Amino acid sequence: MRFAQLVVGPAGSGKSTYCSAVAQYGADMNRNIEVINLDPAAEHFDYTPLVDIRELIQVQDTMEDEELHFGPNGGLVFCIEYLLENADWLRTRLGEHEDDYILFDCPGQIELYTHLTAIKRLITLLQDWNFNVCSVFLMDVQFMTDGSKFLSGTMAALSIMVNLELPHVNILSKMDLLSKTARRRLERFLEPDSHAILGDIELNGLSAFNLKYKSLTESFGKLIEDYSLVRFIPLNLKNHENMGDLLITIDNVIQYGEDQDIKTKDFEEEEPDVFENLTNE
Ligand SMILES: Nc1nc2c(ncn2[C@@H]2O[C@H](COP(=O)(O)OP(=O)(O)OP(=O)(O)O)[C@@H](O)[C@H]2O)c(=O)[nH]1
Ligand SMILES: [Mg+2]
Repeated sequence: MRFAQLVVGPAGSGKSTYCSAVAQYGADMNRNIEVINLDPAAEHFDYTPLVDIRELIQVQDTMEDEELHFGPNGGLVFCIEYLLENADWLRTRLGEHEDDYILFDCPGQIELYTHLTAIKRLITLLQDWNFNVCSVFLMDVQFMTDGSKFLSGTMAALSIMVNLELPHVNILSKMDLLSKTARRRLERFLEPDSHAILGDIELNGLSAFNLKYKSLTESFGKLIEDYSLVRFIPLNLKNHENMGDLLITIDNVIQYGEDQDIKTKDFEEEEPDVFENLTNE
């Protein structure tokens, strides 16, 4: 079995920084976590990628090509399609090692995850190649600090969960940037509670739009609360304990380490009680 996190989220939500921090955290813990860059328009990231889509195709190529003549967004979708057509390239570059643990640093165009099929086809490929895949959705916490923003971020997360059909973890990134007051305010939303969210929306004054859609907003809030559909885990990359807890959560979701646990129990853990009982007989 191999393991993968598909790291997705809006532009600038901190995907590449997250990948780099998790790989570094892994290295500190003697765990080999590799990162693959799937963003054909990437200009900067801090990790050394195991595979880089830009070696296959770059967005610039599709924009400058006389026939294609794409803009940046169409170009990006084309690049991902091109990657899928050249799946053998990716497969060869990935190699095949038991227990691989790989983060896929994805592009920030949200439509790739909400309704286009390319990423879904990529997921199927990875599953065929023996990967246990989960999606990790990052949302910049600065866009989640009041009720209506939190609700819209939640709906974005929900739409991705439903579309990708993968085990899924939502993260609030950049927690280090929040003031104490903002953090306290956010805490009320973290346990899905439509009253806190709706109360906050009303507290901020109902605009004509909010007034018109108040009952729709209430229904969304209740839906999320009733079914506990979407939960966010706050993440401060600079906090080692926070990183460790998150990685344990994700490892559980993709069942990483389950075999290792069994092995440790079989071969390493001593069970003196049982043996003592035996010798006493
Ligand atoms: N303070 C703080 N800044 C962060 C954090 N994560 C990312 N940033 C900053 O946010 C900006 C965007 O981060 P990236 O990691 O490039 O975001 P991305 O989601 O990969 O962006 P795209 O690939 O363009 O979609 C950079 O300036 C980062 O330094 C964080 O945890 N804390
Ligand atoms: Mg990036």
